[in-house]
Amino acid sequence: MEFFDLVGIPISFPLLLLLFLSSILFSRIAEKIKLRLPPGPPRWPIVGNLLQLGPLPHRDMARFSSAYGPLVYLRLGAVHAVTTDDPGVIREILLRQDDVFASRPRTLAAVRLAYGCGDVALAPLGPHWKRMRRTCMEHLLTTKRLDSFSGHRASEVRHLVRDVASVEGAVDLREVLGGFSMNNVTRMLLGKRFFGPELAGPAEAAEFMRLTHELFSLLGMIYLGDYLPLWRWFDPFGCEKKMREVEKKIDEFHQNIIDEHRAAGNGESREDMDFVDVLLSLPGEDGNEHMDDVDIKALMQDMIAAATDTSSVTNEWAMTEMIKNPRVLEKVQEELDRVVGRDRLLQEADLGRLTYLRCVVRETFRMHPAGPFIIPHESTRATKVMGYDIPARTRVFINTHALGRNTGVWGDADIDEFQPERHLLSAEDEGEQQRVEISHGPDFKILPFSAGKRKCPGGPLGVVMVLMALATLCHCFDWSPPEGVRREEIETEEVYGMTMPKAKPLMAVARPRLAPHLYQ
Ligand code: HEM
Repeated sequence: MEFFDLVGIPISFPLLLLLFLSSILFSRIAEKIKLRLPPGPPRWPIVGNLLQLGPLPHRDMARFSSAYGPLVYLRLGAVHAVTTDDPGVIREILLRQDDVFASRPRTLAAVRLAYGCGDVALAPLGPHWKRMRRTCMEHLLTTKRLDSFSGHRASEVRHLVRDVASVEGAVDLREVLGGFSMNNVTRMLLGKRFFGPELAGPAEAAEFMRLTHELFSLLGMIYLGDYLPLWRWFDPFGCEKKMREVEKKIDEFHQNIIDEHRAAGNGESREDMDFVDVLLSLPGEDGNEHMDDVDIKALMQDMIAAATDTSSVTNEWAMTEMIKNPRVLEKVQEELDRVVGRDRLLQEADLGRLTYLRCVVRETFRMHPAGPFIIPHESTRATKVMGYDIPARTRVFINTHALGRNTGVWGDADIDEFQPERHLLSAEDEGEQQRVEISHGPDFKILPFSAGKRKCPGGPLGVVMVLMALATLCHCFDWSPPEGVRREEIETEEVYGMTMPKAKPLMAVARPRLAPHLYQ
């Protein structure tokens, strides 16, 4: 006996299909009559525009922006979405309507892998996010605390120089730059280095790195289950299973670190506290003596995820462009020789005077922003942008990759060329030649750390880590492609994810250019 016979409705499959399709049609007509949505590509029933997004969705969305204008509407399955690569629209969303757009979507990866969206970066707007962000700003990322780690950063610079100098043949720059960022972060966060000699233990380091990469890849993925609820019933590629496995392992890892810190008796206020010590010493909510372990783990995870890949991916792209463009590398080296000289290593105090290198970093962010989109925002209520209706809970994809290649912003002659001088000129125009700022300016032409309520709270530290690594590598070494590879053959294809690394790791040959004692 059939189900419909049971309920007494004589119904056939074609009739069911007809009813289903007409309900979609009616709902779309009703939506159109009610709302004046921004223009966008035609969409399919049920899946909307999902099938028009390939492995590099930022490039697909850039094409939509060129075809349909500065604000594009997309329907991703059941979800309203907009995308933009236009400075005016971005300013409207991130500054003028910051209150409306400062939330985050509750994606499955964020729920599973960020403690139920209980961290800072993926938490929806609300009192929990506010409290966690305040903890970050007032206790972890303060100028005073970050200054207290400058000794660690100087020691990591010396390790970096020795690690590169010890390689015979081509250096895997992804590996050394990844180790530099990770060690800086783990020293600050956990009080130990993971890579290089005198490390935390090779097995622990390898496991930590593997887990971190899995976390990034799952968080960056466009998971169809977030857009098509039916997909979750089948989960054909086992994504949710993978998320649960990674969630469990990462949680164990964080818990071990907390337990180790507790067992060591840390938690008392001291000058040389690492971030975990600081978090263990803070009072909890509602009069609790200590902060909840889940909140501590969520914050630890954010610091690792937000700080490591962003800076190492940026550094690898900057080195790629400098090795492809020897003219730029020479100008950076001339500046370093002038500011630092050739008989000592660079110090943090030198960074403010490296005007040309700062332009190199800005240009790197223009062409290769750390992530292709800033972390997706979500509207908390219905609003209007450029006269168009934006429904509540619309997902916002700000396409920083396309912003840097927007010919309306940068002119169309040379957007694919790496030209740091373009930032020098604009700084001169504004009479600020002394110091080139790496964050966004009032023109919103680049957006490395975003803007408004959700802007990156670690921007100043990120800039220091990027400049220190690049300045050191360029000051201490001359760089060329591996034997048999011409500069123009170094590929610049990217991979999509939460961050946007080069598809293949950068390999290059380093030749010391300073006095031998500086490499010991
Ligand atoms: C080159 C290095 C870095 C880059 C390019 C970068 C970029 C970004 C961007 C684009 C966002 C998204 C902002 C938005 O959604 O509007 C973000 C958020 C965030 N970043 Fe960074 N970041 C870097 C380094 C760091 C560091 C060193 C830390 C901390 C140690 C950090 C902590 C965070 C946190 C906690 C958020 C989430 C903020 C929120 O949602 O309220 N970042 N970052």
